[in-house]
Amino acid sequence: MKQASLSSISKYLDEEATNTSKIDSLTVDYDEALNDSFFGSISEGDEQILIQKIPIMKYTRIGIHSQNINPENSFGSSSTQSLPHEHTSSSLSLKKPSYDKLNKNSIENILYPKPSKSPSKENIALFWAIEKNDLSSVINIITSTGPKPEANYKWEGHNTFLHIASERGLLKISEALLDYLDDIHLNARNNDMMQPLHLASLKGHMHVAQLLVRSGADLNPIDINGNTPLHLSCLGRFSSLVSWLLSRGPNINIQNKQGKTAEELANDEIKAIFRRYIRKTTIVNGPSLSESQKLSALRAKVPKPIKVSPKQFSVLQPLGKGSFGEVYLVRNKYTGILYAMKVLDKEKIISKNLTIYAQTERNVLSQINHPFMVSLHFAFQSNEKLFLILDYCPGGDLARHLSVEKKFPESRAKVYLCEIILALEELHKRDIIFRDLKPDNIVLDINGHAILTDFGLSKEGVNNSFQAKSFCGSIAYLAPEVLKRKGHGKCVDWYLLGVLFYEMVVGIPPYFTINKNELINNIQKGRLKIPVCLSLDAKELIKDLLQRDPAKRLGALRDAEEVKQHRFFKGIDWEAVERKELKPHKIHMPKISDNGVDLEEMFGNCFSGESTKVFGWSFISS
Ligand SMILES: Nc1ncnc2c1ncn2[C@@H]1O[C@H](COP(=O)(O)OP(=O)(O)OP(=O)(O)O)[C@@H](O)[C@H]1O
Repeated sequence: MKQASLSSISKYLDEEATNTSKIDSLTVDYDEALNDSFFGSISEGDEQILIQKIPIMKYTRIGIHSQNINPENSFGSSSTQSLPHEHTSSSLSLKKPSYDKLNKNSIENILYPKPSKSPSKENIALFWAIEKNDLSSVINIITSTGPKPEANYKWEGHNTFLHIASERGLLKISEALLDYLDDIHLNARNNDMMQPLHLASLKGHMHVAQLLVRSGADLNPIDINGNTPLHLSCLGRFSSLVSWLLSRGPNINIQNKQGKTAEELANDEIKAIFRRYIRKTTIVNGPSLSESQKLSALRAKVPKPIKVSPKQFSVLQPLGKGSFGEVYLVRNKYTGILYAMKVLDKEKIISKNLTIYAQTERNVLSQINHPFMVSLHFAFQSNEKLFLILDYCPGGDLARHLSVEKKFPESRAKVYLCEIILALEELHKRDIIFRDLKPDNIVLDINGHAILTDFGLSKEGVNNSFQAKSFCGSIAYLAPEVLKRKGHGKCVDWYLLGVLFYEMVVGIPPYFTINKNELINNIQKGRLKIPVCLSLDAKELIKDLLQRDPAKRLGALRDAEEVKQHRFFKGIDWEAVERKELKPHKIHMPKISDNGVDLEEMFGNCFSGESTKVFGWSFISS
């Protein structure tokens, strides 16, 4: 190592590295500087801070060695302790934490395996792949059949790979680490007691923070200064992140070591977000709990397992069957909560190249939180199956109700239509076409409200393997433009809404005949027959929605807004619909058996690496 003047490099140092309170000297390793893995160091008093090159002549401090502390046991803080927007020079002087070492060591020893003395070749390779934000190398390294990197290896400052990726805001890499490193600790702590979520929040990396929380990261951990991720995002003035964290229901009363809650660290803009959040939760939850009530509620909380896996569920009964798998009623053994579990056959999905559909829809639904769309809570996989754990809708699907009741009165159908229109509106806003609207994909919740359930596997070309029995039923739900195979847009959903409405009030789909070719011909050219007994507005709505030319169809110009303004819906308060205030038809709830079979017994245990892993599948909603 040679001494170099700081000025020779300072122009390349990034904000963090330059914001040191006192830099005594700079040491540069010129050999390393020749290649990409350049390390230099600067001295700050008795501490030596490592500086690392990040893409193209920028340098950042990645950690700190106190010269008289054994690096293995080093309690120096990492660069991540610096708080954006808190740039007093002293805030960046990296103080040694004051908490009891013994205590922390004992906690670490219980929770995490001791880090190996020196990093293995695989650990180093993974470190550099992450540093270079090289996703394909990361995936190669962690999926290699040879020796694997240690998922929770602790680098300088006790930062794990996930800490590093989270701090840098590397979304895809963080996702890959979570997906492929089975025993990864989402809530690992570094020397500052910071978890990856702290670091993502500190740096305002919203998507990484969302990924971590959705993958099961604790929402309220405190770091060495008593700060939660919410405190850190308030300090950083990251208003969207604060807003999002608040939507997950964190504990906003936690005080840091200076006795400040997150809100007290916020600026005016963020304080306003807190006020809106508090108003909303007070309305939803009623008067707030006393401190002691809050504490006992917190204590009573079931501890959240680190990873959700088949182990936690028992299968109670089948609920339905789709083209690619079955849906079962399952119970989470820890919480007692009932869910619908969709099991997809990996081999079928992979062999038909449908993984991308499954994943895209999983990603979309993992972000959607809508009153009339089923929510995805967890996704995991075993060697043979992909599992989606969804809201359980005990009212059954509309196809089953129609097969028993034949048809519904217009008033009952209207409630379902209003609710489905709002669900489609939400999907269209996100540029998603549902394409598979049919009675089988609409389930009823405990109060009888209509909920869309399907993950879009039945997209064009996917559903060619119709079983003979359901063949015509499925064809009846094909729009003319889909049959022509000349491409289709959002309007296809409005056509299918017309088919659904027709079937609900007439008892069979429009143009229906049991002859497949005749049915296809009818959809394209046949005369639309509407029973005279329907109301004028209903007949009008059917005609407008079943318009063959998508450009002339209701909804073609202004999408859902146009459909909502149709005369049939006159007097509907759409905000009340969204608040689930329409009175749906009452449903008899099924009896649920108490006896279940362990999910693992039925479908095999967690993914063991013996088959193809579907990347990016795992998901935990908070
Ligand atoms: N969340 C749920 N709650 C209760 N029952 C459900 C739920 N989701 C699905 N079902 C039942 O399972 C059946 C099949 O589900 P789903 O339509 O999602 O499967 P699928 O494989 O996507 O089918 P396809 O692709 O053929 O439409 C539904 O018709 C319904 O009866």
